[in-house]
Amino acid sequence: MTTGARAMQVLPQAGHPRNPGMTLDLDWVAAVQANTSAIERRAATLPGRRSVKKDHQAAWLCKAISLIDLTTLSGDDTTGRVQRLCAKARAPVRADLLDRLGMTGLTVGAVCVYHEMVGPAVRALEGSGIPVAAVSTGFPAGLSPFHLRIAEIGESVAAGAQEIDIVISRRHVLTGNWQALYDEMAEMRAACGAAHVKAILATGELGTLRNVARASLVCMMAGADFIKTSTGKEGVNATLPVSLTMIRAIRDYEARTGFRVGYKPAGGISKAKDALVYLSLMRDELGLPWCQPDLFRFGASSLLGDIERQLEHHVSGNYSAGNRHPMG
Ligand SMILES: O=C[C@H](O)COP(=O)(O)O
Repeated sequence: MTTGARAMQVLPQAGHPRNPGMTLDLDWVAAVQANTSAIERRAATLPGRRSVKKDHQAAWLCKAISLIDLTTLSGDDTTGRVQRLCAKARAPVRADLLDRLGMTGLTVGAVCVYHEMVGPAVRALEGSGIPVAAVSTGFPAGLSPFHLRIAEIGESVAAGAQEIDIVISRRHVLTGNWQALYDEMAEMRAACGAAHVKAILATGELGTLRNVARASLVCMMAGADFIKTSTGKEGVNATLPVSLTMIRAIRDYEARTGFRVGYKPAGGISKAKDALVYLSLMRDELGLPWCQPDLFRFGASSLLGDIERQLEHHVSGNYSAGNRHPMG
């Protein structure tokens, strides 16, 4: 069986056709604006609007777990750490807690690693149905020679990665070179083959929300399956104003083309209450289809531990120490 065929079988079944992309429409790109003060005002109201409580809250927290790309992206990653992370991905919540919640079969959405760790992660997750996502294309800066960035995608797919998180060249956005961004993204998408591609915009380095909106649109036009905020390594990572901007770009793209693109906020999302805010934002702006793993992921290394802690509080009334919920 080829890697591509295996990827098609294992990926969560999408209830929608994959975004094929379209010809670059520079008039549409130029027409895109972002009203920063209105977006910031709306974003500021979101944390206060969270209303799910008790059993509903526990159910939404379990939903959030199923949407996590459980991530380790450290220079000191080892096979052992990745194996422990994969064990956590298979069984993200202690069995006694799950029993008391009446939940079975809960896993995270994917495990996200550097290329060198793709093989160990694929082996550790065998039979689980959990895909491995590889960060690629000279992550996090994306400044290695272009042919090497393309080759890196091919190697990660050959090693068994079913999802590829690429980084865009920020300079193409900062100089308004939309053709270059489109061409780069289209070539990366082609290199991914059957593996799904998440385009990391590194929004903390794009200067303005208008640039974020335009870069989102160009990446979707070039065939991105997901758009993702950040590598987790920028000074500013996922924020609510950036999320509103990207989510509305996804909504406009679907309205104009009929194709659904997924969203992945990443970097600095570490609290259960933040996860609930993101989910209510997705539900309000895009609807329930965007609360499923084929259209939404959290890129997070430590969110799961806090969610597990909150679930323990839900069933026992007590908070345990964070170190009782180790990740790797
Ligand atoms: O893509 C995922 C991010 O690198 C994770 O960031 P985090 O460690 O701040 O959760």
